[in-house]
Amino acid sequence: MTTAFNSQHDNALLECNNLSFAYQNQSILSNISFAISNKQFVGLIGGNGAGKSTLLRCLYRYLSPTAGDIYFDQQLLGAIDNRTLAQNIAVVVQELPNDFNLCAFDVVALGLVPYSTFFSSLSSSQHSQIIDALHAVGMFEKSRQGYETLSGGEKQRVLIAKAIVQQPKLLIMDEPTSHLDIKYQLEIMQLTKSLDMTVLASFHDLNLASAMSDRLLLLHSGELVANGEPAEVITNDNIKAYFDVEANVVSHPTGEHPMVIYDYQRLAT
Ligand SMILES: Nc1ncnc2c1ncn2[C@@H]1O[C@H](COP(=O)(O)OP(=O)(O)OP(=O)(O)O)[C@@H](O)[C@H]1O
Repeated sequence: MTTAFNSQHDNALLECNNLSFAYQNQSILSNISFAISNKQFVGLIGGNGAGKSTLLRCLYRYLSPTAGDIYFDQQLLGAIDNRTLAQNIAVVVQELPNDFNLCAFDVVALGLVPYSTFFSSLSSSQHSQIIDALHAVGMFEKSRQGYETLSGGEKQRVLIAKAIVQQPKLLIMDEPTSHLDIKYQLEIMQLTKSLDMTVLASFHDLNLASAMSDRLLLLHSGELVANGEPAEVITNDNIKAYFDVEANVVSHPTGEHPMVIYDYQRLAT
């Protein structure tokens, strides 16, 4: 394995080449290859157990792939030092380890200061940045509340505020809207899109994924079975084959992306 860039995609910020992952002998991801260009918003979709979280965990280096290479910003992911990685990749996941009993404000502050200097004082401009980000996600009122005591949706909004101040090159989100009511789903997604970052986010809501994403990756049983624009991936055949339901894909009334209308009476036959 070499740390030299061996890309097949010149302007890729993130690239996976033949990535596989297994727990003991149980294969979870097989031979996954794709590239994400700078500033793209990419949605990751697939049924329960398809491997979405596992793939994302490999990409933010929580798990090590069993085979294959991941390149971030033209460097082998495994060769990037922890501090550089933490500055460049932000992660919004359901559960964040909270060993320090942090309040919402502190968690957002972690986006600005390395952990080692966390307890030194923030400059007044850093303080303002944090307050602005908490306002942007509607969490200013709860900024002194313990992170662990926040609701699932509130935690997700705080982690997005952290990403806003951190300004990473890549934002990885695992089901970022799963705990959000519809207003916050739309607000947080619009906010995320306005950040001018490269985003890779997993979704269960195919209509939200379709509306937000420039491109979609569709996983099924640990394999990447489709990779393209929403109209190429959200098709009647793919919904039936990979989600096991009957649906009719139409064009959203705005005409800009496909929309799935489910047949609530029938599973796929
Ligand atoms: N620690 C583990 N040991 C063994 N198998 C695991 C472990 N963690 C996850 N798996 C298995 O890996 C597969 C992929 O899980 P993963 O969480 O990546 O799927 P997912 O697409 O994110 O699913 P969901 O939509 O249900 O959240 C599942 O079959 C799961 O049971």
